[in-house]
Amino acid sequence: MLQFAKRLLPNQIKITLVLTHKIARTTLFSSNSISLETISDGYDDDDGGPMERDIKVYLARFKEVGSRTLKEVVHRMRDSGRPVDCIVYDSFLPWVLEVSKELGLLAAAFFTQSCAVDHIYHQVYKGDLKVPLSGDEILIPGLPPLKPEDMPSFVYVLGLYPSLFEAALDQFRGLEKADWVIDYMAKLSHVKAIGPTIPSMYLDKRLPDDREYGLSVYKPITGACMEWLNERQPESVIYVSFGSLAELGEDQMEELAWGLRLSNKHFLWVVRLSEESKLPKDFAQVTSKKGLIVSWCPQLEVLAHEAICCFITHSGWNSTLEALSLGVPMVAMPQWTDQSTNSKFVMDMWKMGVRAPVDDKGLVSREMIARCIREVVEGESGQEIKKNATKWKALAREAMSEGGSSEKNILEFVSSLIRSSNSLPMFPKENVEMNPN
Ligand SMILES: O=c1ccn([C@@H]2O[C@H](COP(=O)(O)OP(=O)(O)O[C@H]3O[C@H](CO)[C@@H](O)[C@H](O)[C@H]3O)[C@@H](O)[C@H]2O)c(=O)[nH]1
Repeated sequence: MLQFAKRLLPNQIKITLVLTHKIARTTLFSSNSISLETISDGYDDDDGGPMERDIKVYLARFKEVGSRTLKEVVHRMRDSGRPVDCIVYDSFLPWVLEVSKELGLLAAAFFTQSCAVDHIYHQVYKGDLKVPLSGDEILIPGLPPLKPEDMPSFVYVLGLYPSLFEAALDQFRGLEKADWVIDYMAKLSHVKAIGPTIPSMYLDKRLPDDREYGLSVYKPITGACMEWLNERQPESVIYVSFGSLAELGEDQMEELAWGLRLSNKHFLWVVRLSEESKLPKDFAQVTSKKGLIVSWCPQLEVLAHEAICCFITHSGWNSTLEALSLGVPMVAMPQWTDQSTNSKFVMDMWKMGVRAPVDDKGLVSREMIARCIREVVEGESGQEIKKNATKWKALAREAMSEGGSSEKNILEFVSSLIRSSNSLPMFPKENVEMNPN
């Protein structure tokens, strides 16, 4: 979202990022050009994250308190001479659309997951895809044939997270009232594909100084990681991260640890502080010559480093887009939600990695991890995967560059936003010229 916002700034569009009080307090956000406002989710002083609470109760309270405090923010901004024209909202919070329309504002839904995943949820929402799934092969128009385990986990393991599944489907509720939908799904009439949303420095380099997102959930251990990587040979290090949410079981953690050791390659492994106790005893010491384990790293900088040859990932959408944009081959170890579908695309559509298969206990064994690493970085398969990764890197750059599909969509969004906001009854304003660059 922030990357999209940065692309609007050169067109004289002013941006305010709205976070909950709690997220604003716990993440590191910094920007000279984007202002910050905060709203309440109803749990401002609560230390437990939403996942630790009943999700359904959390989402209902967020909607109730969030709607009220968001309206207050919009009114406050108007009273202080910063009237709002349009709210670009995370599609997982469909109540923001209702708030926007009540306030007479334009609204754009921002979808944070992949086109394929959104398309699958949309099929379920419309009733065209029935759950529970039946058969071994699922055929959905516009997508390759999918096995049940290629589907988002909420669709093929029913009943595990019913409230999150409902939230995924709710993204489409009332969507016809939105003025735009920002996503990769060009098939729905007003959808605009604007990705890959990673800092310009790694793509078209046209936004000056845009090297990082400007927001981080944890503090990265930058110096130690980069110094360690600088001492490694080109294309010799496996980077391992499971993003900001996934929690591996202790047995999976153990298999992963010894799988890395078995591969005999250097590795940089992000183990969040909350996961650290699951590492096998003494593992860090035993492998200190081969590996570096950190609690968080500057992932983009790491993926762009010449020492990295492979990324073992949970296939979160941001990590997947980052690896694709930087041409890094992947070993996918999806955990839940959209990650299984992202892994399918990594392996079978883009052919820039493999999905590590699980055994009958649901674990990826240490031998399998070592085998997948070999397949991705060595021999003919490794060369083929690297060639494809390089191709996708070039295509990502092309989309964001001048004349590319995403840049065209962003400019179209800007000009239609300016046209529509000039005709809004609530907040009359002067005409603004669009920056032709
Ligand atoms: O040490 C680290 C590890 C990660 N990251 C960053 O953290 C983000 C992780 O995002 P993502 O790969 O999407 O994973 P999650 O944080 O797990 O994201 C959640 O949200 C995504 C978007 O909806 C979904 O695709 C995922 O399945 C869901 O788990 C990326 O930008 C990484 O660059 C760092 O900066 N440093």
